[in-house]
Amino acid sequence: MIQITGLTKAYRRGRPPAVLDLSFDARPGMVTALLGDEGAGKSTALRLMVELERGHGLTLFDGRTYRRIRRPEREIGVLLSTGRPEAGHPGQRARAHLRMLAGTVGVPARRADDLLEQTRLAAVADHRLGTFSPGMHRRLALAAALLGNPSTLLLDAPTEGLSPSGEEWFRAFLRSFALSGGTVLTTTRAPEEAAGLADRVVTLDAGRLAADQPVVEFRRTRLHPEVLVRGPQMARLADLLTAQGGQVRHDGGAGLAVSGIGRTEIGELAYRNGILLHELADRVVERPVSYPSALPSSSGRSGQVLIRTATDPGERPPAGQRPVTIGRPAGPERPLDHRGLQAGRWAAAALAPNPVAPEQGQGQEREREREETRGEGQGASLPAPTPSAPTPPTPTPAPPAAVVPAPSAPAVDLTRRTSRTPGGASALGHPEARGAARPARPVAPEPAAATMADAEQLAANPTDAELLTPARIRGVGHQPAPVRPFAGRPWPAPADAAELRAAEPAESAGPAARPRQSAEPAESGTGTGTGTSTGTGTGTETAARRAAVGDENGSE
Ligand SMILES: Nc1ncnc2c1ncn2[C@@H]1O[C@H](COP(=O)(O)OP(=O)(O)OP(=O)(O)O)[C@@H](O)[C@H]1O
Repeated sequence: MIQITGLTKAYRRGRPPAVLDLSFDARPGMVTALLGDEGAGKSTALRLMVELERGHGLTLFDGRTYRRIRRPEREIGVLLSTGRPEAGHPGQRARAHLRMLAGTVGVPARRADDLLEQTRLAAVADHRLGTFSPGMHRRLALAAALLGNPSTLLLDAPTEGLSPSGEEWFRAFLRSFALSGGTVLTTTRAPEEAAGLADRVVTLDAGRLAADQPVVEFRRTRLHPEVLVRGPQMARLADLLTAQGGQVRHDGGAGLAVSGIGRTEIGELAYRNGILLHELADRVVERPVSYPSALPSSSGRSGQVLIRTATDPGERPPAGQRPVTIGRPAGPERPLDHRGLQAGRWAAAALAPNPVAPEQGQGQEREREREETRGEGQGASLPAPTPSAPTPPTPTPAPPAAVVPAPSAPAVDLTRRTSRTPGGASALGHPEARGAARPARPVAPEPAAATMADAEQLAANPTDAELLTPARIRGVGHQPAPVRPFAGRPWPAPADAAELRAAEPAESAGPAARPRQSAEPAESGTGTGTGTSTGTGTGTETAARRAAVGDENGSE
């Protein structure tokens, strides 16, 4: 699994960055294509991932940065585009070259011979590299990347120089590599190639993430089939085709690009009207990305960000996860920056209605009412929930009396670190947050569910939105978890905790747990249970919670 978060690289001050806030995932068992025109930033992104380039952002390979991997050549096969086709010294023979590399990787020389077979270079294994074609060099470079038997491949323009049969072989090879559970991230400039190679297509446009789509969606929304026709009488043919309902546009000198009418029909029409054709061929062209629709619906973000839908005081996080509550009191709105937009999209995707969540409908109902209340009572200018997320009908709607006017911005909870974020996520580094004296955990008692409105608030609030960028996200990937609403069992309130314990069968409570029940009020802050590092309560309440968790886990 490769998790790329917020990669950014600017080569020169005052010039547009080569890569800007690029985030996506490449998952195991899948081929992910990074698609972009020349200069879109694909190679730069790959170099940033393997830390050959200095920049911002974070790339994790199965939870570790490249530098942290002890033997990266055994885990990650890297094929970078150097601008030169040669894979080695022109005077060296392919077999000797690969055996030498096998020695540096620490695998037996036999492996080099196997890979020469696999990459269909066995017949030329004893030829000097100076006699190799660009395609052969590329295959040899791929063999070198595979020497350590890696589970992840990072390939920059691997098909450059390959013949059509070489491309076919390469496609089959990548497919089998992914099928065996490997992770592949490959770059390409050709949309058709991306569609043929990949399961997921991430489009880069001038260094930015333009779209992140499953290949089926990519084909449907971005690839446009048309027929290319060439000949000396194209003006006449264009009139005939338009009369038949086709869309026609000029394509170069004597060429027409036709859509809406098939190749066979065009050929027949030309034949019936005595029009000579020099070329008649199907082709696929790329449609420009329609911002921002390609992003939220299909973001490939992994589930590193766990967003809670409620922050009831009695709620506790799932075992082993430590939540960080982000959010800050509503303040003056700021203009969106790119980070805000990006983070907002992620949050929107993560907060989209989840049919699995049982209280989703009621949560949205409450949220809408809460928004109304806020709008009336505080004049806040949060956008209304979008019509794209309709509330499912609920047989027993939540009573209005349950609605509590929100005193501050809704809380979105990221299950990450807590120990260094006593003032909520805004304390993670924003200059304003650092300067402001904030009470600890200002949003902990927030009662309502987070919804699309929260996401939009997040997007409109760069202070919070910045928190989702890599420089501030530490430990991403160490606790992989799918994006899902918080579904932990409510943390019993102090009063309920005693009842809960009383109701528990005697054998379910650990022997060491029972003495704590009586000691609860006196032992403030001494309990340690899984997931208790949030420390949102104080004094007796905290002790009671910790005792309750300790009892449940039987850990004390
Ligand atoms: N070493 C460098 N110094 C300055 N600018 C650079 C450097 N390397 C790349 N760039 C610039 O960064 C941008 C992205 O380049 P990059 O090579 O990453 O694009 P690419 O998508 O890989 O293109 P291609 O498909 O042609 O390989 C380009 O504008 C390029 O000019």
